[in-house]
Amino acid sequence: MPFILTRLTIPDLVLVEPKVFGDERGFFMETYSYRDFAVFGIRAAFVQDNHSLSRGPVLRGLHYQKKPMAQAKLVRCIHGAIFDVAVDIRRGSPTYGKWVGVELSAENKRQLYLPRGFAHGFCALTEVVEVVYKVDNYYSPEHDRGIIYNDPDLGIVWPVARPLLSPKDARLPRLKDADNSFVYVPGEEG
Ligand SMILES: Cc1cn([C@H]2C[C@H](O)[C@@H](COP(=O)(O)OP(=O)(O)O[C@H]3O[C@@H](C)C(=O)[C@@H](O)[C@H]3O)O2)c(=O)[nH]c1=O
Repeated sequence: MPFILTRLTIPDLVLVEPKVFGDERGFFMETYSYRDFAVFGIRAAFVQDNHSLSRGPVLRGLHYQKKPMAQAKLVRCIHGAIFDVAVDIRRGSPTYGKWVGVELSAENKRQLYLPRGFAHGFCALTEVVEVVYKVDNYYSPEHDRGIIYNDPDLGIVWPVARPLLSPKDARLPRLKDADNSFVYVPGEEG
């Protein structure tokens, strides 16, 4: 198994730690394998890969696409380091409104998997960060929604005091006012 997969305090969130093969040339690692993730119950059919670069104390999020264009995501940081956050926004979930934050970096090579029904965001921990992530549904601006990063009902402890936000992200609503129709179904993703 080329990965160690670990369920987090919200068990639908999975930390992915690769097996890294280092040699005199550098290293090799697998970053995703449908077969090995499926053994763990992750059967997201990824259809799009994204890559963003952020300069300065940037915070992107918290984002999700509403149904029927919801997206599971597999996120990693290939330059610098980020604090990556997932928030459970599935109504009726035992962990509704709860969040998990993990540090993902080019150095630790960790990835975070989040199923549909979670809002996602990250802030930069280094001057320049590059983040790549797989998604299991295509981008749809009409379904693009979000929640304000500092919603007091979420209480996310971000490691940056005054983050740089896009104008769109600065105007996002709180979870209680968000356009969100995700419903928790035990044993089902998204
Ligand atoms: C997300 C996305 C954006 N775009 C375009 C739209 C816009 O002109 C430009 C920048 O878009 P945004 O400001 O939404 O980019 P960004 O703030 O980086 O949005 C991303 O944030 C992280 C936290 C996520 O989880 C992603 O799913 C996505 O929402 O890129 C695409 O063409 N395809 C895409 O899949």
